[in-house]
Amino acid sequence: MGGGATIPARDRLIVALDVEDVAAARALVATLGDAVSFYKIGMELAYGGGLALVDELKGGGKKVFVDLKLHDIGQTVERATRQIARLGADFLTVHAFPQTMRAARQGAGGLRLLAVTVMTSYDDSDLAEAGYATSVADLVARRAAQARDIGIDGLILSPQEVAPIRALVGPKMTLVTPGVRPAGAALGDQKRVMTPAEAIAAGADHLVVGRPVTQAQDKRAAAEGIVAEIAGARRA
Ligand SMILES: O=c1ccn([C@@H]2O[C@H](COP(=O)(O)O)[C@@H](O)[C@H]2O)c(=O)[nH]1
Repeated sequence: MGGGATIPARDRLIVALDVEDVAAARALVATLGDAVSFYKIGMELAYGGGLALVDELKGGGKKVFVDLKLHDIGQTVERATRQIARLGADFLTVHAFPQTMRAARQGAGGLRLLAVTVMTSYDDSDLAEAGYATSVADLVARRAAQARDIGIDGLILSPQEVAPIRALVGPKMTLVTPGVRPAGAALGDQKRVMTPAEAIAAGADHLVVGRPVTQAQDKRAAAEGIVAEIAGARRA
């Protein structure tokens, strides 16, 4: 799952299980079948009891990414990370603040950590509104370099930053991009987006896709279409 060209196309797609409870998640996983090998459990499902699914999905041969975006005082982040590591997931997200990342590193053991740089629903004006006197591009780069130096395994960033950040952090960090929309799909609240083929061509390792699959009329066909687009993309 590192930053390499050897990952099968199917394993590059991570479907966000953004549903309200375990029953809905199980139904979605059953519908998608072998079209999807990698799932993300985020806040909505986790707060609906979904962390119990980590073990179940892993037992079914799937890879699992726990997207809780931890951010708290150091002791809390370290101890929460240690608890999540016991679940057996493949990845956990934490916000890319140095204190937070160092604490998570202490608690992670073998759990791989992804640092969330700047949410893909933000643009420069959102950062300005929040009091940051910097552009998205510069803040992503600053946080990516800090994550690399702290020993974080990978980054969450938009596909638009993948090429410059790959050049900055080198080949080892895993670059995971939400903000992915097949051509013509609704953007929803995402602001920094690319298509699956563009994201892969830029050098992304994994693409997180939620609504374009979970809200599609034919969910399995939507997932298969994205995997086919990934397979056909020319990697950087
Ligand atoms: O910067 C970020 C970090 C995480 N996400 C998560 O990815 C999915 C995207 O869902 P879509 O329906 O494809 O927009 C969702 O679970 C987010 O919590 C992100 O979008 N951006």
